[in-house]
Amino acid sequence: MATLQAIKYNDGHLEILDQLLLPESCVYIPINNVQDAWGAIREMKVRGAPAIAIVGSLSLAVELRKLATPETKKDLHSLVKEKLDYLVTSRPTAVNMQLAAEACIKLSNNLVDKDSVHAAEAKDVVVKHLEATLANDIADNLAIGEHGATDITKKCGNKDQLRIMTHCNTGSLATAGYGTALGVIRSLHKANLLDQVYCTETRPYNQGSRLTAFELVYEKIPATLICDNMAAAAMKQFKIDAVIVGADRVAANGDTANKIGTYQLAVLAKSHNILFYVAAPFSSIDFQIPTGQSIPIEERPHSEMTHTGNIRTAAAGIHCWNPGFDVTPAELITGGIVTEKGVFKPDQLEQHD
Ligand SMILES: CSC[C@H]1O[C@H](OP(=O)(O)O)[C@H](O)[C@@H]1O
Repeated sequence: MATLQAIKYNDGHLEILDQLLLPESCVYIPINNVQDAWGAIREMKVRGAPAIAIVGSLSLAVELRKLATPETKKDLHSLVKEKLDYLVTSRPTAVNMQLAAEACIKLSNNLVDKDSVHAAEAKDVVVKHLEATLANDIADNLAIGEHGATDITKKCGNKDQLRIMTHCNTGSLATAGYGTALGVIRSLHKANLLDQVYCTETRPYNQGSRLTAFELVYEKIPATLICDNMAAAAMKQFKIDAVIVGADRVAANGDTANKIGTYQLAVLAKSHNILFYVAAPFSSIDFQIPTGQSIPIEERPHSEMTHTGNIRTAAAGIHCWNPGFDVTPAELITGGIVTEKGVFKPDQLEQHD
């Protein structure tokens, strides 16, 4: 069965599913340039660490394909760097856009020094590199799904009806397709090893109730929606076997920044002796920072807390604190970090980079 597509890209034409309108309506909007992408990412019309990097990268490919070839490769490199540096400012916590930008800027710079490559050819090489992000992410997610399903099944004593809790949205609406943590859940379901998914609402943007529940219902994967404050009771009542979440930025030691509320799920999982997994491609791992202390945490508008749509639900004048993410220390990630290369203990990541 086809899964929902957050991103549609074909031959220089880019559209995204406006996730602010889900689940009520599915509306695709065009992304014609880097500026459009920056705005859509900032407003969270598209969100999810991998999806942010993919939409950003593809928006530059769209621009470059329409652009007359720059005079020199130095001109091309300056333009590529300027556009990618701008895209990185759209949201601070997820590292994927930063790493994608660094890789593309390095490629463009290397081409400047290659005398055998002229400006038009260099532009084509850069465009193909940017366009490859889509297929690369899907391949990563399929591998994450298989590695994660195998590891959870093994560590849960080869139980064949697993109960999994997940947080936020890490599926086809956060990636190029299939998903990371939700990709593992899809793989368990495909192997008939899944009894039930318990997905949290994930206030205040409600990625869980609006997006993850939408994906799971769409694919008829057995799931139960719970409020965030029900997590501890659900772990006890339903004897959850494992919790699996995504990541926006994993530090070199395995500390992981993810949607706000992840840290408390990890603490609760520990106290209920439940395995806690993070699922993330290496494109979400920042080896340039040693621990989670250095991860910038985005503060989102207070209106996301005080209003539902245009309807005020919190007292006017109340002060708010609305961090979009929190950091789960590596020692609480007891199941491991599920990547496209395998499942690793948090302190094993660097040796597999
Ligand atoms: C596939 S990882 C998605 C990751 O991104 C989400 O954050 P946001 O919806 O604010 O972009 C959340 O942290 C997910 O785990």
